[in-house]
Amino acid sequence: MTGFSLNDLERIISERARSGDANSWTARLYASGMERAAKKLGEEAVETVIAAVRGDTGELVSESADLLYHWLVVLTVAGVPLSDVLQELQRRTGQSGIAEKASRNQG
Ligand SMILES: N=c1c2ncn([C@@H]3O[C@H](COP(=O)(O)OP(=O)(O)OP(=O)(O)O)[C@@H](O)[C@H]3O)c2ncn1[C@@H]1O[C@H](COP(=O)(O)O)[C@@H](O)[C@H]1O
Repeated sequence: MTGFSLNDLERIISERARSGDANSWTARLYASGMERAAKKLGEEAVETVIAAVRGDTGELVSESADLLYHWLVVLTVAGVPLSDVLQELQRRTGQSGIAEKASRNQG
């Protein structure tokens, strides 16, 4: 169990992206723009899929971390806060609750 959250990572990315630090991967990726950031996200998604299909759980953890990091970089480049995505997920939870009730009533 860890107290580290995606909110923490979003804050780190936001700070590093605007740091202008030449040694920062985040700053360099942010400066290179959406096309490059989105390409990296796609690569990490494919690498995560390969690890999952191979059943390599160690690699799956590592690639999932890369995937979530690059996904948050893409959100940052797009100017979309993580909270917007979490709100959408929360909205869907409410909707699925309604859908479940409807299907129970039909059954
Ligand atoms: N979580 C990450 C993280 N995950 C992956 N990466 C970097 O993502 C890069 C891409 O991984 P690849 O294996 O595809 O790398 P590559 O082959 O060197 O890249 P390409 O040549 O293919 O473009 C690597 O350089 C990794 O270090 C990350 N870089 C940073 N973070 C977080 O961001 C913080 C700030 O990092 P800096 O911006 O580097 O200071 C760190 O403390 C971490 O919390």
